[in-house]
Amino acid sequence: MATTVTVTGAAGQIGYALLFRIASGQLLGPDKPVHLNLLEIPQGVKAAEGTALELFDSAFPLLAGIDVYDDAKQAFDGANIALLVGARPRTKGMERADLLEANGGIFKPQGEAIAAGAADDIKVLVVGNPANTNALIAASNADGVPKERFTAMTRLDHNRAIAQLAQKTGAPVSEITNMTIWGNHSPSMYPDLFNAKVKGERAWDAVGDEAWVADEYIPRVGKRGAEIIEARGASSAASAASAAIDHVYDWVNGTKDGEWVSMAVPSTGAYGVPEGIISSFPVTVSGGEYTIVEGLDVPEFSQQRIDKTVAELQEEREAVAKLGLV
Ligand SMILES: NC(=O)C1=CN([C@@H]2O[C@H](COP(=O)(O)OP(=O)(O)OC[C@H]3O[C@@H](n4cnc5c(N)ncnc54)[C@H](O)[C@@H]3O)[C@@H](O)[C@H]2O)C=CC1
Ligand SMILES: O=C([O-])CC(=O)C(=O)O
Repeated sequence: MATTVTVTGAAGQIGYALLFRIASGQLLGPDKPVHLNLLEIPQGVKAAEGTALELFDSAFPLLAGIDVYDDAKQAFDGANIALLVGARPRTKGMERADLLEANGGIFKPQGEAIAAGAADDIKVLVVGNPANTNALIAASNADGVPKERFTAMTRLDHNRAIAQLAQKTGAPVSEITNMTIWGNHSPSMYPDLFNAKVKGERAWDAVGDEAWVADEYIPRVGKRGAEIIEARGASSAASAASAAIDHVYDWVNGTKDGEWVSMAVPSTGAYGVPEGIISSFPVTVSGGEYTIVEGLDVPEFSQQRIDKTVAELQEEREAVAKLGLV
């Protein structure tokens, strides 16, 4: 039977890069048929229908069917995987609280729709920004769905952190392992070189340059989204889609022995991160379930930065709590 994958914001730029990769089998694996449910707002439906025609024209052997909706209840009905990409972007003059409120109007009803009709094994990835807090809003409004099924995407940050480190050390990307992004998908995120490895050696030692790590590497990874917007005139799309594929593929198929990946997941209280907020951690996956990797080395350099990004997440949680969204 086909796996039902619901994608919101299907007519957006990430949607366009993502859908063809899902339909070709890269989200779940080469032998798993998928049925796509595309959700858009009414103004986006026509363009989503156009994309559906192109998906049809691609004659993907694994694409079992496509439906386009402007109603969340219908789009999430029977969903096994939900990719929540559509979000309200920040526009001129909009304060952070306005942005959180506008997104509350999207992620609250979507959480309710997931609770109402998604399959029992539903797995949710929130990509739309502010991703961690949008995931918290959806999870908080999905009565009866286990909170740990709601995750947010920091895999793009994880991949960016690997690529920058590979460039600095001259090691191939495949020799960079055990990267972790801690905290929020925002410039406050912390890419951790104490636990990452370059050809099996601690990355911090392989680099051997604290000033570069503190003053160049961490800000570069944190602000890479803005750098892409500056260069492209639009935010990252294909790399974001690629990271969403990586996130879900690993969640479904598992991580390699000895390796972990970064996912923003509800905190269990690990590493002193307050329980319940959706924060990025190192996770391993087996049998379709992830586990936060515990007991890693967190020196003062890391702790200060983790505390800062986690404090930002707590502030966002307080802001949406005031709005009655969580
Ligand atoms: N977590 C991450 O690493 C990244 C997150 N993002 C975020 O992903 C989101 C999408 O980015 P793009 O595709 O470039 O934006 P986009 O503006 O091209 O597309 C967004 C689409 O979502 C649709 N949409 C809005 N509200 C909706 C709703 N309630 N239901 C269904 N669809 C809805 C819009 O009509 C639009 O077609 C943005 O919030 C962006 O900031 C982007 C890059 C990386
Ligand atoms: O910065 C943005 O607006 C898009 C984004 O989340 C990223 O590229 O990491």
